[in-house]
Amino acid sequence: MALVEIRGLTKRFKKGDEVITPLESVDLDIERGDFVSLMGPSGTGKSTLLNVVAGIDEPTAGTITVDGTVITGMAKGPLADWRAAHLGYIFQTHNLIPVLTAYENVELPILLLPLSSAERQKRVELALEAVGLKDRADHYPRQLSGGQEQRVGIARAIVANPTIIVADEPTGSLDTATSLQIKALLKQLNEQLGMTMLMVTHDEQMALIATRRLRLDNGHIVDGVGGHNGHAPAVAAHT
Ligand SMILES: Nc1ncnc2c1ncn2[C@@H]1O[C@H](COP(=O)(O)OP(=O)(O)OP(=O)(O)O)[C@@H](O)[C@H]1O
Repeated sequence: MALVEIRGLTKRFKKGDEVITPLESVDLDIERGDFVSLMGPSGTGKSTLLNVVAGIDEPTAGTITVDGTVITGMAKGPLADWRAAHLGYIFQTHNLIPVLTAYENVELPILLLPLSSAERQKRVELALEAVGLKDRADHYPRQLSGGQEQRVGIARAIVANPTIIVADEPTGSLDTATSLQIKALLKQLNEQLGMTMLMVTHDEQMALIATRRLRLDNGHIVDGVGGHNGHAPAVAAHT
């Protein structure tokens, strides 16, 4: 069984009289340790797919199973608990809380988890270390560069040691040099810490760090490049 199994995923939106179906019966498997990039024209439903996988948006039809747990149709409370323990989200803009330090921003998502304060401290320190910012723990977002802020956002996404990390254009608002650093960091998290990732990007160069490259067009995943963990060639559909 794949780590993430998406079956018959359909998402429909109504805009006045118009019905938009960005996702139409999408099937996809993501294996543990995969780094999947998702590209495609603007407005095709990439963010919608990410948000449904993240349990933020409800699909119109279909199921998503993550590590054996069916998250579609879950009640709000249990779904929030599931997200806190299993899902890391990297946003295009870091969304840090300005009045909290880097340390406190990273700690925020695990305050919901049943951890001792010593364990919590250990996890925050490890996450800040993984993104190379242990020495900036006491800095506020305004005292950090754009790239450092995004690193804190990444530390926040990995602090719970989630089952899967989703990233929506993680370098979309960074300059070229900073994008390269974030690109290297994400690759390292996948290769060295084995983190499973699903990343939406418009940047071909960014997509190249993925072990599996997919495109979304007209409601369907139309092609795949690479294979699970970079091995055998794979198509986008479930295998
Ligand atoms: N909450 C919503 N209500 C109505 N329509 C929506 C909603 N969210 C998304 N859409 C529509 O669904 C379609 C897909 O949107 P989505 O943001 O997923 O595309 P995208 O591929 O991520 O685009 P981009 O590359 O520009 O970020 C768009 O036509 C969008 O307008």
